Order: sequence, then structure tokens, then C-alpha cells
Amino acid sequence: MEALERTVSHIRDVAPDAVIIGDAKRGDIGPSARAYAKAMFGFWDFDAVTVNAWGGSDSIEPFLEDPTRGVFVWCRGSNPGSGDFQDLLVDGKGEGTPLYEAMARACADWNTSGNIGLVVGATVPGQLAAVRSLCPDMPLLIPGVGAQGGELESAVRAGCDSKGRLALINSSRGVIYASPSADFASAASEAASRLRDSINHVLEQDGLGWLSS
Ligand SMILES: O=c1ccn([C@@H]2O[C@H](COP(=O)(O)O)[C@@H](O)[C@H]2O)c(=O)[nH]1
Repeated sequence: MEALERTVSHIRDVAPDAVIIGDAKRGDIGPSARAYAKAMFGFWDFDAVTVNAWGGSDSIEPFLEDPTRGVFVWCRGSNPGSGDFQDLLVDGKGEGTPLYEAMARACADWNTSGNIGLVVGATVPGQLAAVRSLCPDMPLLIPGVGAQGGELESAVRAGCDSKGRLALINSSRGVIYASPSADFASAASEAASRLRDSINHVLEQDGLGWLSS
């Protein structure tokens, strides 16, 4: 907790415009969700959080109330077992919709304040592309490149919107464990810069780079 507190405070000091996402994946009944939302936004002051919406609309509603805070709903995981349930075909809007697509559609309906995003893994570019086409204007938080082996290029192409934006591609262990030695801090910084440059390289190739657009 102390390390988290110091990390958040350091980011606020050195990069006041950075968006800090609390990856807590909260998911509970409404009254408990309300307490969690108060903790995540009121105490920790995160700009956005991740939630697990298995409990349905009332389980995420308290997180959505403040339109200045973002809520990333876990939609299609990057881990090998995430398809066990999330790819199951359910009867929803159109027969045989995979559950993760039903989740994406529900989130689009709940997104009346424009503060919902979705978490979709880089390891499943097909599902990532499907979610992007269902939710063309939603931010996507995309874990799974780096240690989990997801391919960066397809994550950028499948995950970005039509302008090459709205994808937050995350690598955690690939950055924080870039070096086991005393140079861990500079190695982490270099790994993060390399990832940024690789993302930008794909965008440039597609004419969607920060400089070319
Ligand atoms: O489907 C998901 C949802 C969340 N995560 C989280 O992202 C990071 C990824 O870490 P790496 O070290 O880059 O693999 C991790 O904290 C997970 O909790 C995810 O990987 N997949």
C-alpha cells in the first residue's frame, strides 16, 4: 500500500497529465461496489479503474457516476482460460453471440456518460478486432504483449480506432522486470520507450502516426 501510494504520488509529481488506471478489477454487489468506487476514486484518486462486470449493471453503476473518471470493463481476457466462459455462445442480440461480445454490447448501452472502456487481450487479435468493430469509439485497454507473448503489430492494428488512437497497450513484467540488476530503473525506462516507439512505428506505417496525422 505504501509503495502504491508513493508510486501514485510520484507520477502526479513528474507527469501530472498522465492517466493513472487502478487495475483492481473490482466486481461486487451494488452497496459493496459503491464502497469500492469511493476507495478507488475518493481515496486513491485514480483517473480510471478496471472492473469485472460479472455481477451485471448494478455492480458497475457506482463506478460510472462520476463522468470525469473512467471505467474499464474486463471483456475478453488475454489469459489461456479466459475463453472458457467469455467465448461461450449465448442467446442475446442475435443467436449465438459470444459472451464477450454480449459484454461489449451491454457496455456500449451503459455508456451514457462516455466513460466506459473495455479490457481485451492482445493475445486474441480476432476477438480484439470484433470488439473494436462493435465499439468503434471506445477506449480499449489491451494487456498481453511482452511476457504473455501477444503480437504487438496485430494488437495495434486490431485495437486502435480508425484514426489509430484509443488503444492503451500495456506491458507490465516486460517493463518492470526488464533487468534483474542494479540498472533496473533505466532498463525499465528503455523497455517502456521501446514499446512506445514500436507502437508508433506501426501507426506511422499505416499513415496514422502522431506526426503524420
Ligand atoms: O485479460 C487480462 C486482464 C488483465 N490483465 C492484467 O494486465 C497485466 C499484464 O501484465 P504482463 O506482465 O504484461 O503480462 C497484469 O497485471 C494482469 O493483471 C491481463 O494480463 N489480462
